[in-house]
This record gives sequence, C-alpha cells and structure tokens, in this order.
Amino acid sequence: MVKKLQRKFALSEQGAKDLIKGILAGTLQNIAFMFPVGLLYYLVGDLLRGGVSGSRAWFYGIGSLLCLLLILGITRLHYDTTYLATYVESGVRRISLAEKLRQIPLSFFGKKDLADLTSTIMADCTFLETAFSHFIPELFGSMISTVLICISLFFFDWRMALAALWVAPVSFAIVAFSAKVQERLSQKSMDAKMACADGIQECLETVQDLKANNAEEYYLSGLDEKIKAVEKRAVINEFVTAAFVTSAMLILKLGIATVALAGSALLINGSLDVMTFFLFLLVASRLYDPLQSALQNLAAVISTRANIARMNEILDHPVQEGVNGLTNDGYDISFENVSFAYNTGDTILNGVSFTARQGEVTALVGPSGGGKTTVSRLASRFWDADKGRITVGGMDISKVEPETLLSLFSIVFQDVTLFNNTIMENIRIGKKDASDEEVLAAAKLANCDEFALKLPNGYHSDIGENGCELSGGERQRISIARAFLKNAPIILLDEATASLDVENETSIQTALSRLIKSKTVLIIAHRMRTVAGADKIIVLSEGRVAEQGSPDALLNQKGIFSHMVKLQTENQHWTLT
Ligand SMILES: Nc1ncnc2c1ncn2[C@@H]1O[C@H](COP(=O)(O)OP(=O)(O)OP(=O)(O)O)[C@@H](O)[C@H]1O
Repeated sequence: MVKKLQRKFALSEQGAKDLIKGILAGTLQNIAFMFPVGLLYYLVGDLLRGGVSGSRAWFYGIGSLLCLLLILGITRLHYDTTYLATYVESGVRRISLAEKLRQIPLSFFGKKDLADLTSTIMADCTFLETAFSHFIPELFGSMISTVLICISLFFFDWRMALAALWVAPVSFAIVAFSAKVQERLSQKSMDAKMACADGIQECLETVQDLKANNAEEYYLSGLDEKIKAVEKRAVINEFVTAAFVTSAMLILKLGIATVALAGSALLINGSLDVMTFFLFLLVASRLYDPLQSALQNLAAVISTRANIARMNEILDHPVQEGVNGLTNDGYDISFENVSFAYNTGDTILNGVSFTARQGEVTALVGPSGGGKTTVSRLASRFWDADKGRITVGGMDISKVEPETLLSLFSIVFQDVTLFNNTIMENIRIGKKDASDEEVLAAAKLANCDEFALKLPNGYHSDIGENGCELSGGERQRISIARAFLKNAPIILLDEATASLDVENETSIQTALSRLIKSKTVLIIAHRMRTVAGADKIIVLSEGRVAEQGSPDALLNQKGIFSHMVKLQTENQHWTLT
C-alpha cells in the first residue's frame, strides 16, 4: 500500500505514510462533525417528549464540551498530518529531485529543455504541495467518511438511507468518468504551458540576436500564439471541469430533496417516525458538504497525475553508477575503439583510438564538428561511450563514480559558466576549501590581477549573473584560475585561450606550461599557434582519427594538419581592401 502510494504520487516512504494518516485524519474530522448532529437529534427527542431534565441537561452540556474537544483535537491532528507533513515532504521531494539531477548523465539534459526542468522542480513541486496539503486528503477523507456515515444510516432505516445514498455512486461515477477526460485535457494544457515557457525563456536568452536581426516583431508574434494557446487550453479546462463538477454537485444536492420526499411519503403512510425523519434531514444537510468542497478541487487532483508523471520521469531515470575508489596506475588517458552518438542517433565518434600520455600535451585538432569536444566530454564521463573503452591509468572510467573520476580532472570549457558572486568565490569553485591566499595565487597565475584589481572591490567585486559584467577573455581567465586552484593531475582545455588577445594568450600559455608539468594534458584548439608546443597531435575528422603523431611528423605527412597550418599561416597575411 505504502509502496503503491509512493509510486502513484511520487512520494517518499514517510510522505506516503503521512498521506495515509492525513486521509484518516480527514475522515475522522468529517465523522467528528456528525457527533453534534447526534446530540441535536437526542435533544430534539427530549424536547418533543416534554422537556430536558436536570441529568439530561448535564448530559448535553458535557456531551457538547466533549464534541468540542474531540473536534479541536482531531482538527489539530488533521493539521499536523496534512499541512505540516506536506511541507516536510515537499522539501524532501525537492532535495531528492535535485540529488537525482546531480547523478543523471548529461544525455538526459539534451532530451529535456531547461524550461521544462525548471518547471518540474519549481512549479510542479509547488502544485503538488498544495494538492497534498489541501485537495487529496480532503477528497479521499470525504469519500471514506461519506461511505461510512451512509452505511451507519442503514441501521436506522434502510429506505431512508437509500434515499440519501443513491447520489453518492452516481456522483462518483461522474467523477471517475471526468478523470479520464480531464487527464487528457490537463496534459494538453501542460504541453501548451511548456511551449509558452520555452518561448519566453528563448526570447529572453536571445534578445540580443533578435534585436540585431530586426526579428523581434516576427518572434513576438509567434510567442503571442503560444500565450493564446495557453489561454485557450485554460478556458477549455475550466469549462469541462465546471461541467463535470457542477453535474456531480447538483446530483449530490438532489440527495437532500430525495430524503425530504421519501421521508414525507413514509411519514404520511405511517411507516416512519418523526425523529428518524428529522435525523435523516439533519444528516443530509451536513453529509454532502465535505464531498462538495472536495469536488470543487477535483480538476487539481486529477491534473496532479501529469505533474507526477513528469517528476517520476526524472526520479526513474537511470543514473551513472560506479565505484568510489580509484584504481588507476598513472594518468594516461586511452581511447580504445570508441564509438558514440548523442540522443539524435547520428554517429559522432566512430572507432576512435589514441592515448594521451601523462607528462605530455596531446592536442585535438580538426575541422569544426569533427568530434573534439565530444572526445573531451567522454574522457571526463559527462557522457558514456556507446562502444569501446576509455581508461585513465588503466582504470575503465565507466566503472568509476562520475564525481570521483572528476576529482582527477581540471577542465576549462569553451563556454565558461560563472555564478552571480564575487570573483574570489567564482575561483574558489575549483577547490571549495581553498584559503584566500591560495585563491589569490591561482588568480595571479591566470592573469586575473590585471582586471580584478581595477574593480572597486578588487577580487571581492560581484560580477553579475553569469559574469555579465566581464569580457569574454576575463571570464575565461577566471575559469583558468579555477583549474590552477584545483591542480588536478589531468587537464582538459577546450579552446581555453580562444577569447584572449595575443598578449594575454602568450602570458597564459606561459602560466599553463607551469600548470601542466608532469600532467596529462588534452588541449582542443582551432588555432595552430596554440598547439605548436604539443607533444602529440590527434586530428579528428568526421568522428574518426584521421592522423596522429608529433607536430613535425604530421607537417611532413602533408595531410589535414599540414593543410590547416598552411591555411592559418596564409590567413595571418589577410588584409581588408
Ligand atoms: N549535445 C549534443 N547533442 C547532439 N549533437 C551534438 C551535441 N553536441 C555536439 N553535437 C554534434 O556532434 C558533432 C561533433 O561536435 P563537437 O562539438 O564534438 O565537435 P568539435 O570538433 O568540437 O567542433 P568545434 O570545433 O566546432 O567546436 C557535431 O555535429 C555537433 O552538432
């Protein structure tokens, strides 16, 4: 039962147990509200028989007090088991999602867009928070209490119980039927919302290019369509929900009418006493209220399925597993007949084999799209190879837990990601427990002093969202400083010095040469000047190793590498006429 609920509602084990408690507390609360009705029934009976004696007055007084205490106690229990437990569960859900996302391979993020994931973590969690604190326990609690109360009514008079009860299965049938329709509608509504959120995010991210290409108006009209589609879906959803809920509620209300009609008829022909009739009228006036308010939130309850399905997709995704211990002997990186395709299915690497030795600089060069960045992603296990084997010091990296493996790597990416924080803290990402002195030393080696010291607060200056207040070269120098700070035995440099001017590049190359001593270095570069000092060149073309060897040997081969060198040397003499 707990396991089923966990799966059905994307809950933790404790969350599923708390949901059961919440439903039971809701049921008890609805039943507790029936006790005053019982007291009233006996009180009216006494009054009809001639009045309330002293001892009966005590009975009603103490009975009322007990009812009050019972209702207060159960309401408190209901509060704790639904509201408090739900918010605790919500925290657990968000943390487990974040934890899972940390372990999921990057291939998953290629399939999903960012707006979708953000919406799952933020909006879906918030929505489920409200659903589990308000709607779901209330709906199930109302259903169970209504059925229990109805069953007990049979002991008083089965005919009257039937008159009160018939509405319940009919309303539930409408609810069950509407669930299927509404599920489809809420999925469509969710798709429209995702497309719209995606469009807005894309618009904000590309506003500079849209302006530069005078494409704002064209783009915004497309976005307009997406916003209108969300509006249209919302209206259809509301309309269909209202149709079902109003029908179910109308039928529930009919219960009071049939109790009154059947009771009057039975009273007239003498087969029902006034007190039983009175009891049924009292109960009918109270019986349907909880169910009615729960039905009003029916759409929300039903649409939780779509949110839960999205959440389960993340929670069920296989993670990259591996051992935590490292068994490598040295830090040579070897690709052995490696093939790989991204989610799109096109073969990107095809039987790639080479070794990047420790203490050497291995440069990956080749035409754009040849697979250089992909090789570096596979070497650091951001993705897993489809075929073949990649080893570090003889250790198969597919058997090593990704975070443990990454402790061996310092990586400088082509696209630097910076955080909305100070320069100091952005560099400290390389080694979280580094002292200020260590950070400053790494920054100096990466030539960060040159721009950081000019800022009003030096290294303690904030750099804005993703370092928007810095130039491309400055951003890259921060990234290089991180690598200096981490000082790992394997260095991956993906176009590391591409955004630097010649003067800066030369000084960073000097610093890098200090960093990379006796390490395994894999450099991806387009500029032949950057790879001139490499020990070994791997030329990747169309996903295959086209050439490999020392720069001099490849120059003599007169193949792709020598052609690239020739082209770039010629380019240096270009002039604009
Ligand atoms: N995340 C991804 N999903 C699908 N295809 C991708 C992804 N990343 C890269 N590709 C494709 O893989 C191929 C190789 O890309 P890769 O970035 O490895 O080449 P590269 O040699 O580094 O190119 P460049 O020199 O232009 O940076 C390209 O065709 C690219 O479109």
